[in-house]
Amino acid sequence: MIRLENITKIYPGTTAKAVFDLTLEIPEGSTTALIGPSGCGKTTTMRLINRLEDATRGRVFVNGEDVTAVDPVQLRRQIGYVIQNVGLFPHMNIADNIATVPRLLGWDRRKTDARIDELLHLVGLDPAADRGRYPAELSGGQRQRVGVARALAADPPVMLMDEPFGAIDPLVRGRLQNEFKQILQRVKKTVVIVTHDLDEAIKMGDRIAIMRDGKLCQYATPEAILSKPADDFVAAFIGSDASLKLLALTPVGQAMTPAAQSGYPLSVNARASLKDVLALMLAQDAPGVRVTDDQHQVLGELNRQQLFHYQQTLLAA
Ligand SMILES: Nc1ncnc2c1ncn2[C@@H]1O[C@H](COP(=O)(O)OP(=O)(O)OP(=O)(O)O)[C@@H](O)[C@H]1O
Repeated sequence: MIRLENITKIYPGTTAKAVFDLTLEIPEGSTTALIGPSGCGKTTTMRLINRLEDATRGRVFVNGEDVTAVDPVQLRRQIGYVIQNVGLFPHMNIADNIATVPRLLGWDRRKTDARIDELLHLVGLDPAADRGRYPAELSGGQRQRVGVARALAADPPVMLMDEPFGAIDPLVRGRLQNEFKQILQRVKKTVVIVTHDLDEAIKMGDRIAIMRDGKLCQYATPEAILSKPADDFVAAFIGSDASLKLLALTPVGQAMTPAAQSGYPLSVNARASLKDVLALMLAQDAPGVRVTDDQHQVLGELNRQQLFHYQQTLLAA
């Protein structure tokens, strides 16, 4: 668990408050996305957690310990850190890059090698082929995977990710987001991810913290932010397509009427989002869909009217 208590940060030589009286609690095992306009204090907030910055006022706790009471180097070994463009060591191959922290921790060679293979596998790289390659020989997306593997190497309970997908083209970014969301669910880390991209925050975050001028405007689930923005700023920030974003968050299995059979020929998987199902219904001019499981068994059905009605209930929730 990460807890920031009434944090204010004023950088030396300045008078402006980069972060002002921020209180935020990130439950263990959950992911929080920090989002807001440029300069609102996202990166500062993240760097206060691993003590790359110290707070001017207030306290930060990581797993119950005040971070100022822990040796910073010791603290950072418990916190994986992923930044844009990764910062891999160019003169080291992939295996050596991933092994940095395990070696600092004095792991023996066999344990380190096994961990490298396990992690390359986890992030979708091929241990046999990729171990010996150098960062310059990889694509941006592959480098980012290595960056995440390196951050996970010593199995830290906390992961900080600062715009981890910012430098990657949109298509690959979408795929990496999905993969990392699954990985993070599997490894059960407490994660803070800084992003400029609301869609990324919605996709990755169990909760979203929206900041403005160093202050926290709203801290809630993506559903709550989209359906009940706390003020005009948040409403403007999420924009006019909030209802479409809500549909994108909701699986059709949640909205369908359960049934053992369906007269609709068009079939969709229960995990498909309502946004995709709506697009499909419109494209195929279908009045409704049958909803099936992975074995193509019918679980229920949903027609257009029910979908729009469900959208209203999401907005009113
Ligand atoms: N080292 C520093 N010295 C002085 N001021 C700083 C320093 N780092 C950041 N700031 C200021 O603190 C404020 C918050 O910066 P921060 O980088 O946390 O914002 P951000 O929300 O992450 O921005 P961006 O989205 O552009 O990366 C800004 O006004 C910035 O200019």
